Formats: sequence, C-alpha cells, structure tokens
Amino acid sequence: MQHLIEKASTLMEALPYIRRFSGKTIVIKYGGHAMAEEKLRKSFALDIILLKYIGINTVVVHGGGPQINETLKRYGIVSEFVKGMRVTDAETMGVVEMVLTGQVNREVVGYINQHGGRAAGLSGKDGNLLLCEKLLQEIRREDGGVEMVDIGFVGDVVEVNPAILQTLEKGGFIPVIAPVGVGRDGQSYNINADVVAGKVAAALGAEKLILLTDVSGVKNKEGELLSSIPLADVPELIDNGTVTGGMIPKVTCCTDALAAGVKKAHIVDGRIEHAILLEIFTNVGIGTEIQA
Ligand SMILES: Nc1ncnc2c1ncn2[C@@H]1O[C@H](COP(=O)(O)OP(=O)(O)O)[C@@H](O)[C@H]1O
Ligand SMILES: CC(=O)N[C@@H](CCC(=O)OP(=O)(O)O)C(=O)O
Repeated sequence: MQHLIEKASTLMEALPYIRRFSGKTIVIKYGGHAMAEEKLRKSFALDIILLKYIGINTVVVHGGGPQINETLKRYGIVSEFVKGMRVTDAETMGVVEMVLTGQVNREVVGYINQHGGRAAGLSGKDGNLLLCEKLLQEIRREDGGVEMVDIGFVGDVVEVNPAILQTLEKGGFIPVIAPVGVGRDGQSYNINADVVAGKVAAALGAEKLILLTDVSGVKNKEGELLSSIPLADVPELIDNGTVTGGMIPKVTCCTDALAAGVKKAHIVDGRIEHAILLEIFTNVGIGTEIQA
C-alpha cells in the first residue's frame, strides 16, 4: 500500500509539468556515449515514447562520435578535433555520413520503435532541413590574436527548414535527426550534434533543449558540478580553460539557443536511467542549466 501511495505522489508531482509542457516542443540530443548500454537505450526509448504520448512535440537529435571513431580506426583513418569539432576531410566525411545516417540513425529509430514508439529517421539533407556552409573555426593564438581555421567539411548551419519536422509531427511521428547537413551545391557536411540540436530547438521555438551526455554536467576547475551557469559567464569558462573539448559546443549551443528564444537549456547525465523524465517532471534538478 505504502508503495502505491509513493507512486501516486510521484505522479502528482509530475502533473504541473505535464500541463506546462503538453503541446510544446522539447528537443533532446542523445549523445553517442549515452547509447553504450542496453538498459540506457531502453530507458531513453521509454522516456521519449512517454513524452510523445502525453502530447509533447518531441524531437531527437543523435550523436555518434564514439561510433565514428571506431569505424575510422578500422579503416586506419586518424582524426583530430579542434575545439570539439572533428577535422573532416573528404574520406572522413564519407565514413561520418555512413555511420551517422546508415548505422546510428537506424539504431536509434530501432530502439524507439521496438519499445512501441513511432520514430522516423532523417538527416539534415531531407527536405533541406539543415542548409550549411563551410565552418571556419575561430582559434585564439598564443599572441592573443584570432585565426580562422579551415577544418574541412564541417558545416556551419545557415538555414533550418523545419517543414519536414512539422509534417512528421502532424503524422504522429517522432523525428530522429542525424547531424549531417547539405550545402547549396549538394555537398554533405559533418555537424556537431549539439549544434544541430540547438539550431533545431531555436527554429522550432522549443520550450526546452536537453543535451544528454556522459558526465554529470558542467564542472568547475575543482571538478564540482555547476548546477546553473548564467549565460553571460559562458565565454569566460571557455577562455579560462574550465570548459574544453566536446563541452565547448554544448555550452555554446545552449547559449545560442537561449538567445534565439528557447526557454530552457540543460546539460544532463545520460548515464542515469530515465534522466529525461527526472529532468522534465520532477523537482530534482539534475545536471547543469544554462540560464538566460
Ligand atoms: N568543464 C567541464 N565539465 C564537464 N565535462 C567537460 C568539461 N570540459 C570538458 N569536458 C569534457 O566534455 C565531455 C563531453 O563531451 P563529448 O565527449 O563530446 O560528449 P557527447 O558524446 O555526449 O557529445 C566530457 O566527457 C568531458 O571529458
Ligand atoms: C563536426 C563534428 O565534430 N561532428 C561530430 C558528429 C557526431 C557527434 O556530434 O557525436 P557526439 O554527440 O556523440 O559527440 C563528429 O564527427 O564526431
């Protein structure tokens, strides 16, 4: 009996959040590391299905960095990263597109549908969802100057055409987006999945952007979790080396999304089962919120 009462009170706690988010859009980025274990894949799929079921327009963007690394290694291709972005030559681009659209996207759609959802996979090429130009990465030199570095076929998203997402939503489908974009000349571009999630959230006027990753959130230099970071503090955290590597595109895409009108942006530990439900429907704050 006590058990049932506890369950009922948990449901009651969720009610105001269900009311608040029903009919609204939530964009969730599912990082390549958060797909590592079967129990996490299952809890992710069930959370996404529940959100859709209660009327939240749920959009998934997936990563796949570790999966790309594994395949590049098999081909004997070495890749490096500049400020969290993979340097992508033509050969690497071929592998990136194959792994993201041909493997990881199919797997994520598979997990959701296998557990009873209706997911439909696409990439930024479908319906020209993510139109790109080549990204030039800004690097600060030791003398304090700034240099723009060409890192290959990495896309700077210049236009988002969300019509295809709206069509899928009308049909009751959950869109699952692979982070590959297209240039006006048809060239494929590799885009960091966090960046895609931020751009899509902004284009859809999302209520929330959630980035699931493999750490508890953004940490300070002492390794302590920062539960909230004011938007204005983000550049300093990058400049002073507190936030490095793959965390840079995460915090910057959150700030860009908030500046573009997304209401809330969170970086959350994808290694916790049902991290999405805990973040959306409970008073327990998990991870880091970047605050507008
Ligand atoms: N200040 C920081 N706080 C937490 N993690 C950080 C920080 N700076 C860099 N990182 C690194 O960023 C990583 C997350 O980025 P990434 O590996 O690209 O994740 P994902 O595959 O989920 O996109 C963490 O595992 C951690 O090594
Ligand atoms: C330009 C760039 O870096 N693209 C990423 C795309 C995949 C990704 O972002 O995957 P995670 O979210 O799992 O890290 C890459 O090539 O790894």
